[in-house]
Amino acid sequence: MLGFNHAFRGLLQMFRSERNFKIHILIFAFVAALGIYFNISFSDWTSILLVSGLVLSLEVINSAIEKVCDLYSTEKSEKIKNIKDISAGAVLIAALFAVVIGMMVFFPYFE
Ligand SMILES: Nc1ncnc2c1ncn2[C@@H]1O[C@H](COP(=O)(O)OP(=O)(O)OP(=O)(O)O)[C@@H](O)[C@H]1O
Repeated sequence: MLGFNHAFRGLLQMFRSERNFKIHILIFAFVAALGIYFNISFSDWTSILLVSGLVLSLEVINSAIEKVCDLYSTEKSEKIKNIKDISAGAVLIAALFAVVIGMMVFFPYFE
């Protein structure tokens, strides 16, 4: 159970200090509220929860990579820029897929 404690502490730290993580949590809360409002199907919930979990966990990994970079050096560096940009790219890919899946799921409910 101690492992969970550390993990929850990490998430709390993410919530307190990472603006993007808070924004993604807010978007997830809004999408979940829409899902409840439209009473979306079980398979629609599966798609939404899977892609939301992917975006949120990649956001956490991205922040961890940024912190490792900053630990190594906070000086301006082309290599650190590349690492951070690539890591942010992973979040962007998941977020773009999340938008597409969100539209596919909710489009029929708006018709
Ligand atoms: N040491 C550095 N040298 C050069 N460029 C950097 C450096 N640190 C950050 N950057 C640039 O600034 C961007 C944002 O990095 P930062 O560590 O501030 O993350 P952030 O504010 O949490 O943003 P995000 O979560 O959107 O990546 C990086 O993607 C990179 O392009």
